[in-house]
Amino acid sequence: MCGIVGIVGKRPVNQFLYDALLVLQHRGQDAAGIVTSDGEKLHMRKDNGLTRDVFRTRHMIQLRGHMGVGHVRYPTAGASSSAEAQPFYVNSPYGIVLAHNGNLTNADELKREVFVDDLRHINTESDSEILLNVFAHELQLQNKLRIDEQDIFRAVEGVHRRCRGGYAAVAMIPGFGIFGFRDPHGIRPIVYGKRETDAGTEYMIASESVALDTLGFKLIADVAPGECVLVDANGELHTRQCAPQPVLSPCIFEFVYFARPDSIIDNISVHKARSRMGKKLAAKIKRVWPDHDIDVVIPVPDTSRTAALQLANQLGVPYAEGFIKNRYIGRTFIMPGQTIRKKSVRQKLNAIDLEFRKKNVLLVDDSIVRGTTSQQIIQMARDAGARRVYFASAAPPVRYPNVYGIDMPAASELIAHNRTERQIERALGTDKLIFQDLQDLINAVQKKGKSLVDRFDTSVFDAVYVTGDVTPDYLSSLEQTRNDSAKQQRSRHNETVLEMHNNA
Ligand SMILES: O=P(O)(O)OC[C@H]1O[C@H](OP(=O)(O)OP(=O)(O)O)[C@H](O)[C@@H]1O
Ligand SMILES: NC(=O)CC[C@H](N)C(=O)O
Ligand SMILES: [Mg+2]
Repeated sequence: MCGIVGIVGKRPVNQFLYDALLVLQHRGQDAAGIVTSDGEKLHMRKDNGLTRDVFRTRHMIQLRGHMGVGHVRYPTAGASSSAEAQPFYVNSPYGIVLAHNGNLTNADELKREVFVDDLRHINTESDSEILLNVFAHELQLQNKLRIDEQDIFRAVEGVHRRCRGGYAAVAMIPGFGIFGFRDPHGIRPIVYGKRETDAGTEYMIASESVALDTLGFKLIADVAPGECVLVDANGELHTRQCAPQPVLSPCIFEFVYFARPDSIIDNISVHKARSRMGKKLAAKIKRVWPDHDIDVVIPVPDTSRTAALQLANQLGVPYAEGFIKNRYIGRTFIMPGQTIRKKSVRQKLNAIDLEFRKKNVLLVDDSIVRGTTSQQIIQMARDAGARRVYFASAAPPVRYPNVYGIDMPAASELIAHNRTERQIERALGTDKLIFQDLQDLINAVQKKGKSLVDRFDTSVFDAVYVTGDVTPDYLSSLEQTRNDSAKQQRSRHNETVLEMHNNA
């Protein structure tokens, strides 16, 4: 996952972009970048690292201008090299800067096309650079010296015709404006909002509404699937549907894990969705295990807290915070390799023994993916003196790769792949394991009767990929090129590639 943001302001936007990236940090911890436009020149700073480490005062003062775009990265293509940090830039036509969240499923084909037909060079392994060049080519086809919003909309139509997969993007053309667009399935989230100031209205486009809230912007709407939302340099807002048959089918894993609970995605409160997951899971426990002997419900911080609290309430069992999270360690699931992920769980979580001693504990997590967290946490609960250790997951078993922007490319790395629930239970070393049913998860997120969403992308649970183009061949080549050891090898050969001037 990645976090994206774009702002058109009435004053310098560098600090606002930085602040927005800070609240989107949970979507990507590998690299951060900002490009601003002062009407004449672009200014860029991007590098590997967290937002607070990438931008020093000397960079901030150079990020001049009243509009800009920012990105925090969690790679799903290419390598973790700083050359693949975003935003990306291409100088023709007009100069375009783009920040992308998602993953293109036809990136290889597009890369060939972009070279052979469009005569464009792609300098990295990132699919986002391809997306930018496809857009640039489609805009170039308009063949105009001065463009207007209709030209941008037509170019986005071209992107939708050519690109497959998940893409929410924010782009900027210096002196012209910023615009955000979302793939025709609306797989990745993207919202926009406005803020009134004495000097006039300012606009923000961002991955999650939490970025709007914390900067004092009011949510206007989600960018609809296929839609493009454009704010020109005068601060005028223009929107248009650019896809012939958009079908909203957002990624359900955003609600399970990725998004912040205080965000609202496609009109659904993530917090409420997670509470309902807890409720449904409690109902399942009552159904399949009416004579349970759970003494206490303990969440695995952070993300599972909301669901676990509700689950405990519904079961009528005490809730206790038995694991303390080190606030200086980030999210382990989105760390780049298994060694660091494993090590970080122990650095991140520590047990308070007295909450476990001689008790039958039910540990609750939002999901079990590679099993890195659950395996260690179950052992920690035993070491802390628990009599029995049960485990419940607010999501069903994750059995299939994600191809739309979550870095789960290899089925063989997923603990639930090719395993029954009982086999997973044994592999994790728990006394009992309970998973949410998929239909319950869907109902929990959908908020019956009121939702705009008829369908979610649930591919990691059922291998049904909403874009309909994901073949076994694609999945096996993805597994080969992006499994953990392939990624490690690639990062050892991390070459320096040509970049736009970086404010070092
Ligand atoms: O089975 P795994 O491969 O371990 O993945 C699942 C775990 O990873 C995530 O936690 P993470 O530490 O990333 O973030 P959090 O603090 O938001 O819970 C998620 O919440 C689960 O705890
Ligand atoms: N997680 C994402 O959204 C990744 C964006 C893009 N595919 C990259 O690898 O940089
Ligand atoms: Mg977690």
